Amino acid sequence: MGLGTGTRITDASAPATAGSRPAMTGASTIEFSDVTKRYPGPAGNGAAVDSFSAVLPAGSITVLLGSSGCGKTTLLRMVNRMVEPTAGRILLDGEDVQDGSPVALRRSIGYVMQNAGLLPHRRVLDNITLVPRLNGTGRSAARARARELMDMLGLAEDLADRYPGQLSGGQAQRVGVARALAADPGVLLMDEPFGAVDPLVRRDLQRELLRIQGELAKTIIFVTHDVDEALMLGDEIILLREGAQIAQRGTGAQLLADPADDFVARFLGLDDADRVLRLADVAGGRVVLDRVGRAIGRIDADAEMRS
Ligand SMILES: Nc1ncnc2c1ncn2[C@@H]1O[C@H](COP(=O)(O)OP(=O)(O)OP(=O)(O)O)[C@@H](O)[C@H]1O
Repeated sequence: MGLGTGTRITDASAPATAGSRPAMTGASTIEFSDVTKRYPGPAGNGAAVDSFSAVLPAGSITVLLGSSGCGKTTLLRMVNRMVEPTAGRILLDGEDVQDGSPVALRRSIGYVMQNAGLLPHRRVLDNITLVPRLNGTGRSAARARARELMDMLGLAEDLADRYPGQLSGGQAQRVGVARALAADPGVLLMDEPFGAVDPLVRRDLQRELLRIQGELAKTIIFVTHDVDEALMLGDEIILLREGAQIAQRGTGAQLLADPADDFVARFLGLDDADRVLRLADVAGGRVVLDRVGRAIGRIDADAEMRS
């Protein structure tokens, strides 16, 4: 569909990243082909996911945005086979995720969930090294990499020996991200990972994620129902209705500038006098303004031209 990566609406206070995308480190293209999931239940229940198809480019962040119950988590969990589809196929670099064992698949894909999902009886460092160790990485190499990741995520060294219960919510989420990255997966699945932390910490975590992605260039699927988060993080946003029907797919700038219908406009808050987002041209690019004219994000001009 001719969309460039890197077209996200970036934090207005952050340095521009246009044209500075790094080489990919084994990131995979993800293809959903006519994927349907019907959970068992009373006949007549609609499908949680109904014939969803999309190709997600390697090395980019795709945000699945939509209201509660529209099928975001189900879509995400079918990638690592925590949920099995009723029909359709999901391909990673052309290979069907159904070929091979689900355990091996899960160890090759990073997964971050809302409450970090850390093992409570294992120290931080052991949580991070768990999957690499299961994959056969030696103890000292796994620990060295874990310390690198802690550093990358702004986690102080002395947190390594703490238990998850001794961490703040923001620290726990950082550990969750470090753990998901530890086995150097090509794909990172993030299910409302920053939903449970306060807005300031959430902003920090979003910035950290973009910075890390600038270095690692994973293929990330990021689930959220928060429009601002989607605009900030998504190279591309897929806005979903019930049954994971695609209401619109595009860069944040495209959705804001040209919403496909009333549902999209309402979801983005474009019809809401209390929460109007709009675009403005400024020297060096375009910014997204909130209702009081405060710049909440900047549109990557180079990437916009590529799109
Ligand atoms: N294990 C299950 N058994 C039966 N129905 C389920 C199951 N898991 C999810 N569903 C249903 O499937 C639909 C999609 O759920 P899903 O969790 O994928 O949505 P979501 O968009 O991630 O929602 P949220 O933002 O609230 O997490 C919902 O109607 C939900 O009730």
